[in-house]
Amino acid sequence: MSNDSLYTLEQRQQAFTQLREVKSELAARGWFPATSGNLSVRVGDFAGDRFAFAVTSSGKDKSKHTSEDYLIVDGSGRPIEATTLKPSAETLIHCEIYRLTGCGAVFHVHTVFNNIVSELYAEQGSVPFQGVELIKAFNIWEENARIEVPILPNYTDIPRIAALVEERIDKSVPGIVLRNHGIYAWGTNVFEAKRHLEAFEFLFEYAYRWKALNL
Ligand SMILES: CSCCC(=O)C(=O)COP(=O)(O)O
Ligand SMILES: [Zn+2]
Repeated sequence: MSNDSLYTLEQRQQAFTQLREVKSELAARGWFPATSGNLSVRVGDFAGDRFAFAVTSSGKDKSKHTSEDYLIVDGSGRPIEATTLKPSAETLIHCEIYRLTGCGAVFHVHTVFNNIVSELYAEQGSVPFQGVELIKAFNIWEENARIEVPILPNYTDIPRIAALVEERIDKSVPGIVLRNHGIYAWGTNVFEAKRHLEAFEFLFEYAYRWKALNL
């Protein structure tokens, strides 16, 4: 075990492999334009309030694979292995999502649809969806279910955004949007986080097209 038994080297390697695979798939969709976006997956279990996760390093071209793509950070977002790599500039938001939800993976992408829809609904503070089948991807099975995806302000100061996550997060909706910036989606593992991210992106495109049709 390394780093006070938080995770094993096998878990570390597995996390890097998982990030590499999902990064490839999301990059193929064009979901990381201009080095935007970041991904993380927890390594090992929570030990009380301590945990660690693998996160993409900051400013990289996420459509490429290099030996400098990922590093391990602690629950405060600080690297816990000797490295010259910088964790994603948005790591503190990942930290808050892990801390508040106990999830296993967090994915963040910038897309045209999530940006436009966040702007369309900014004054309301959340994006509402009702009765769309893909809401079931969030394990919400009630008839004609309604959800609201919280929209947070896009401050330049990331700690200021992170400080808002706790009051805005809805535990039954595994995503938050930053206004005119992008979505964070999470899940118990990589498979579930990707399913949630895909469902949110479907819903944002749906919302955009629906609004456009009704102009
Ligand atoms: C070039 S996009 C601006 C930063 C951002 O929003 C993002 O998602 C990527 O930041 P990172 O530090 O994770 O590369
Ligand atoms: Zn971003």
